Amino acid sequence: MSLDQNNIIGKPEITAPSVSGNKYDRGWAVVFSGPPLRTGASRLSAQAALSVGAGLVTIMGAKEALQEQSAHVSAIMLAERSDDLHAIDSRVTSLAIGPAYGIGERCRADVLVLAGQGRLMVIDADAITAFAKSPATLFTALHDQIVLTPHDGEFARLFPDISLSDRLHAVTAAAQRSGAVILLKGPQSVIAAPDGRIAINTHSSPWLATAGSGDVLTGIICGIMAQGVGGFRAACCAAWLHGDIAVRFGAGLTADLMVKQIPMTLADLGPAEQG
Ligand SMILES: NC(=O)C1=CN([C@@H]2O[C@H](COP(=O)(O)OP(=O)(O)OC[C@H]3O[C@@H](n4cnc5c(N)ncnc54)[C@H](OP(=O)(O)O)[C@@H]3O)[C@@H](O)[C@H]2O)[C@@H](O)CC1
Ligand SMILES: Nc1ncnc2c1ncn2[C@@H]1O[C@H](COP(=O)(O)OP(=O)(O)O)[C@@H](O)[C@H]1O
Repeated sequence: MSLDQNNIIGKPEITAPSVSGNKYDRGWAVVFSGPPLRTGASRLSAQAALSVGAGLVTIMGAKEALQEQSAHVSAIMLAERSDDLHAIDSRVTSLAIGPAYGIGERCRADVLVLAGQGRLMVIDADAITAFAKSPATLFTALHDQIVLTPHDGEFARLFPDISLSDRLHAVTAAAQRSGAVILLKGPQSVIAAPDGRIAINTHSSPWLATAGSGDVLTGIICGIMAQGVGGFRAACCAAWLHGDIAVRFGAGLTADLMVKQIPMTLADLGPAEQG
């Protein structure tokens, strides 16, 4: 990934899998499922994480939700969640929680336990909204390898006093306050890290504004992170790739189709560096 003098994100480079590597060397992403009848959003994230190159992807959730998930996925693994999320396999390299997860106490408790594990992680959608009344509680658990991906409404729930009239300033302030990377979604998404780095993605298209699009973005970030890329860089690369899908596809794009386009977008990035 490169940034020009205006901090605009350029085409990312990809790293090819190591010749002698196995799937674990490509990283393992875990995506948390929503409850029955709300499983589609996490499935989009998981499918995107796998397509963008994570070696393994597991959807973790309650048994009833997994029964629904199992009717739709094959390459993605399913694992019933235990009450103790500390027990997640130590080989898991990235986590994603939030898409259609539900916004109750369970969500808050799960996010806090997962964030405390120090892994690369994406917090999106309901996992942001769940902290609307207690953002400080969330911020105490965050670190700089966690990426939060709010749209404007979600941003206002966590940072009600930060005006979005200057989006660069708003995202910088939010990253510093929260201690996490903030990717503020929009026609030109803005990404800031707590250490002051900032980037803007202009490689985009309004065809991205379709239900589930943000869930796909979450999965792309998580899948890039799974391969060992840090939070800020993973967020920047993912924003560009997500935009590239829509720039290429144009009219008729849906979130399901975005996942199917990921291999084409990756193939056109040019020769991969050997991992
Ligand atoms: N396939 C599936 O299963 C899918 C499941 N999904 C899941 O649904 C859940 C709800 O997600 P959500 O984003 O639809 O609603 P939510 O954040 O609760 O509130 C929306 C309100 O916020 C405001 N608002 C302000 N700016 C905004 C903006 N830029 N974009 C959007 N809203 C903006 C605006 O309010 P207003 O400002 O108009 O008062 C608006 O009415 C979440 O878990 C998600 O993962 C979806 O991903 C779709 C596919
Ligand atoms: N007008 C637009 N032009 C370009 N991208 C957009 C536009 N509107 C929304 N997007 C992108 O579409 C995605 C929408 O995500 P989100 O609001 O989380 O939707 P959902 O909850 O349905 O997944 C984000 O990546 C955002 O940057």
